[in-house]
Formats: sequence, C-alpha cells, structure tokens
Amino acid sequence: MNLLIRGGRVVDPANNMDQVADIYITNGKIASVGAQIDVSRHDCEVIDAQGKWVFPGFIDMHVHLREPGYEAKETIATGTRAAARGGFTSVACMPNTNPVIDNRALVEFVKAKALAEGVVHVFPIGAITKGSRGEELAEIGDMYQAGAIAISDDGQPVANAQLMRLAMQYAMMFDIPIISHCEDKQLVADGVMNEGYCSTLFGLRGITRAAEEIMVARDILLAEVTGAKLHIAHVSTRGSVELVRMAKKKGLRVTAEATPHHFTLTEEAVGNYDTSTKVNPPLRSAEDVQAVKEGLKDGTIDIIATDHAPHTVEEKDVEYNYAPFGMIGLETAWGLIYEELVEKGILDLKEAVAKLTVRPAAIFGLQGKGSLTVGYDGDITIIDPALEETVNPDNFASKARNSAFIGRRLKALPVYTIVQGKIVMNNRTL
Ligand SMILES: NC(=O)N[C@@H](CC(=O)O)C(=O)O
Ligand SMILES: [Zn+2]
Ligand SMILES: [Zn+2]
Repeated sequence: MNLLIRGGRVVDPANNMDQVADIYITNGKIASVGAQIDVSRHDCEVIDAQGKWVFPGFIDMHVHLREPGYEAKETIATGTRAAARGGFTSVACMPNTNPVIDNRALVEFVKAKALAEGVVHVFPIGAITKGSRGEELAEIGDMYQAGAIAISDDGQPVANAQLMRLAMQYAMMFDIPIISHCEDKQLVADGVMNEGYCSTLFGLRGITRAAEEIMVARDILLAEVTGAKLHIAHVSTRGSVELVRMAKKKGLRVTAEATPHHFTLTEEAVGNYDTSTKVNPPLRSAEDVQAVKEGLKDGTIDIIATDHAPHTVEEKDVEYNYAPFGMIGLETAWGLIYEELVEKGILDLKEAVAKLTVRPAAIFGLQGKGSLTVGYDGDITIIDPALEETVNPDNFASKARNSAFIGRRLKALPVYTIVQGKIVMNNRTL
C-alpha cells in the first residue's frame, strides 16, 4: 500500500526543513517529499494533513517494556501501543527484565516478540553485567551481533569502576554507547525523594544530588581514559548538567538525555504523596529543573527520553516509602515537551523535534531513521496543533496507570503514528 500525506507543515530538522509539503511513502520507505506530489496513477491511501504538523517518527531511547518476566506491569504489545499513542515510531527497551537481557537468546526473544506483537520498532539494549548484578561482564559481543544497539544496567549502577572501565573498552570494539544509570547506592541508602527542605517538610527520607553527580563525574572520567561513547541516562541535577557540559567542552564522546517529568515537575509534586511522583532519580528542585532546561537549550542534553517505567496499581498503591520507583511517560511526553519547552521558548519546534528524531538516531546509530530523507523508513508522526485533551488513564494503551500527569490538560497531541507507511495510530486510538 502506498501512502500520501498531503499539505501538512513538514518539519525535518536533519534536512533543515520547515515548510508545507506532501510526503509520499511506497514499500514502507519515503519515496518523495515536495510540493503537490502527483500520485494519480498509483493506488494510494491519502491523509489530509492540512493544518497539521508532520514530523519524522519520534524515537524514545529509554523505555521499560518489562518483557520477559514482568508482564503484569507492561508487555511488548501494550508498551509499543502506548508508544504509538504518544507518537513514537521507535523505542529502545531496557534490559532490567526477569531474566535480565544479558545474552544473545534474550535479545533475539525481544526482537522476535516485537516483530510478532509490537506495533512500533523495538531496539533492544543489552545488560552491561550478567543479571545487572555488577559482578561480571555480560556477553556484550554476542548481544551486539544479535542486534543490541547499546548496553546498560539501567535500574542499577555499575558500582565497580574497574568493571565499568572494562565495559567501556568492550563496547568500543563495537562502537556502541554505554548508557549509565548514575546512582551511588550507599549515598541513596533508603531515600525516596530529593533531599532538602521539601523532604524535611513532607517527612520523607532524602536522596542527595551527590548520589547522581558522583557517578556522572566518575563515568565521564572513565570515558576520558577509554575514549568510549558514554550516554548519561535521566539527567536530573544542575551539577550533572554542568559535568556533561564540561565533558563536551573537552571533546569527549559523552551524550545525555532528560525526561519530561524531570523538566516539568519539581520535588514539590511529591507533597500529595502520589506514588507516581516516586521516580529514580527523584524529582528535584526548581533550580535543577531550570538547569535541565538550560542544558536542553544549549545542547548539553542531546535528547529527550521518557524512561517509561510502568508498575502495577497494586505495587504503587502503598505507602510512599514502599512504592517502587518509576513513572510512565510515552503517552504524555509530546504534550509536555510542547508546553514546557516549545511554548515557553526554551526550544523552537525544529529543535524539540530534533531531540526526538535525528539526535537519538545519530547517537545510537539507527540506520534509516530520524529524518524524512528519501529512502529512509516511512516512519511519521502527525500532530494536530489544535487538539487538546485531559490526560485520562482510561484511554492509556499502557497497562500501567502510574502517571503524575493524570488530569492535566495537554495540547498539540499526536493524531497519526505511521510505521513503515502503515497507520498504527489514528485519531488517538489504535
Ligand atoms: N526510573 C525509575 O524510577 N525506574 C526504572 C529504573 C530506572 O530507570 O532506573 C524502572 O525500571 O522502574
Ligand atoms: Zn535508570
Ligand atoms: Zn529507566
């Protein structure tokens, strides 16, 4: 089936394009982009995109799909549907499943399952260490050959610096990034929210920003001695932003991501004791949020990723201290990016789209993705700038409900998600 997307405002940062144009997709690939494409001779489905924004399909490099092992929280089927509903055409999934994705067979399992049951592209991330226990390296070369696009022990730090150095050297042989979850467990101890005035006020145990920053600093130093590609996950403090900025000034191959919840919410959101606000790293102070926004603006923070971390209602419906860390994000990400970054003048539309498309594709080497270049995959996200909606968990495609944004009004929402020329989400439904 051929697809023509007619008359939308086409924004493609990679090709420095922002103009009204048509896009024609055949055999799942972009065949042409231009004014008034004539397809009268072809059998063709047409989307009227007048008044809509047409972007390369969004890419989320930090998602927890929870399969295998935690299917009560999310599955590849439901997680990819949540992605599609959020306008994402590709996701990379973290290996902190049960068992942990630390060998070739499990990478192949995720890929096969995603092909059979997923509705968007899924790129598996392999573990750094076996079982993410931080003791011995996982089968990194094997996982790379099976299709792992990066390695990470996300959810856990690699506490042993020597092991982290070895992992970096190993990852360099395949030129893949190592994604670091920066957390010093001893410093975190049994903290549940950011340490400061609010934690005192709310009577909750605090987590010092140093717990994150010490590991950001350590991993940057290791990236300097090894020359490895280091990607810092979920940057949340001013200090972390400054460290990454310094690393980039030195010319190191260091990149970073921020999540929508970390640039939208502050620690004050914890005050209602909604366990959805319990995330790792924790929601920080207004000053940190400001620094993350500055980092996004000046390019210190390269990409936006959701860290979609689904948990069951039963797991989250407990006292704050006992709830697991994590918040879902796929279905609310774009609305928050638009409101917090674009409308507030931090990023223009092209810059915001770049952090969800061409930048992640470049950092993680995703071939044929991230732009509307002819011959690239026909992955497209269409936004209706006039569409507003209140976040309602009944409409979530995710199995989970742990969003701190329920009840919030979001605007400029995705109305079509197109994967290799196939419409997988239409008018907010699948
Ligand atoms: N971010 C979280 O709060 N939780 C993540 C783990 C992680 O991303 O570190 C999870 O797997 O639930
Ligand atoms: Zn993490
Ligand atoms: Zn994560």
